[in-house]
Amino acid sequence: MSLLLTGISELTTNDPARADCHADPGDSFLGIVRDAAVVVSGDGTIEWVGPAGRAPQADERRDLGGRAVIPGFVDSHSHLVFAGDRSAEFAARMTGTPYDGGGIAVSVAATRAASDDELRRLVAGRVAEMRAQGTTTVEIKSGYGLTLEDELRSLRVAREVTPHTTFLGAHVVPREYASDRAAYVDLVTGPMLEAVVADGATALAESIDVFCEPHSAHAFDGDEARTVLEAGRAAGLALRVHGNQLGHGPGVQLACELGARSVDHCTFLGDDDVDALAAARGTTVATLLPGVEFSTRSPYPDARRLLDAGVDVALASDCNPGTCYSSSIPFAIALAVREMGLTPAEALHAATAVSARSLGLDRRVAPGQPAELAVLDAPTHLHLAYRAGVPIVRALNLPHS
Ligand SMILES: N=CN[C@@H](CCC(=O)O)C(=O)O
Ligand SMILES: [Zn+2]
Repeated sequence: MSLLLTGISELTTNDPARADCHADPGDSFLGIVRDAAVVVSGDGTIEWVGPAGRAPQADERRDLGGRAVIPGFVDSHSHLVFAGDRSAEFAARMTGTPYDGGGIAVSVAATRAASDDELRRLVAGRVAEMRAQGTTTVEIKSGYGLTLEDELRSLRVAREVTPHTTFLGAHVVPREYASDRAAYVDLVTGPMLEAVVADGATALAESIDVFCEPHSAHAFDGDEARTVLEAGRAAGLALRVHGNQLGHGPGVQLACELGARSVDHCTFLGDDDVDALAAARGTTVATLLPGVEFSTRSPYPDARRLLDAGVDVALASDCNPGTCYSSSIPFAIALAVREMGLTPAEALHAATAVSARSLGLDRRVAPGQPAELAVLDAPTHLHLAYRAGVPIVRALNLPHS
């Protein structure tokens, strides 16, 4: 059964070739079609995209009443598998306590103590919360287990809701290894990694990540991070890095050198980091997570400087219990526009097309692509930032979803 979606005031396709003749040259990368229609097949694949006046017949028809439709958000950085509550840590930060990664141990203890069913319930609730705000694809990291068994079960729980899972055994050095960090790096790069990729095609993770942060006593320095990433790459995983979050450090350079798909945070960058990211365009995406700067009272990264240098810039939520317990991509977009110098069009592109690329995905609204769409109770994408805090966007539920 095919479905014709009509009444679309503005369709963002992320396909510049589709931009209609009235398109603003400043946002042609969004491939906007006004007064558009989309035909979706019964299996959830897009069959046709174009102006409503030229739409073909379909078995059913749904009128969206003059709303804007965008590609569903791709949240390429989240830590949804955790139990426990760290709201007091947030409150302390609001009155000046700095973030140093130490609170991760609190979530590790609560996550280890939770049952599989409890973790499943918590993750399902967080994914539903994301969908209700327009996110249709999510990457989920492990990293609050930090034992072989707890990392594996975190990845199994994540795998039940997304194929985009990331092994983050190298989140922090757990307390029981504090006096022997090398032994923990050996565990992550040896038995843990072997178990994660044990079944080849059905590996529990598609990527490996490391919190590379010399400014935190809990996280990993450049040499340790290189060891983790090289082991992950040898095991066939794509690479992701938490880098340059708390201060200048080696994370960005390492990610670019090793061909990581993404280096995330990028809050503190030197000219050499910006140059490396620009040179790595097409391979390594700089994923900015402004909810973290909001929730840790940190300076925002200079996204304008990155875009002007030619860097691929993505936006994601980093939903996690410590630095940002917000699953809202519209919130990240509003912050990026208000605080980081992105235009509303650049922010939408960053949270869809570019974040998709960092997961190896194509997120254009085009024939043959999955119909992962979101609808706005508004006529244009500008309202995403303009109506900050108002729940105007949700994933579009189609018969197959
Ligand atoms: N920086 C490392 N990891 C998370 C925070 C984890 C936590 O504090 O629980 C982040 O992306 O900010
Ligand atoms: Zn993170």
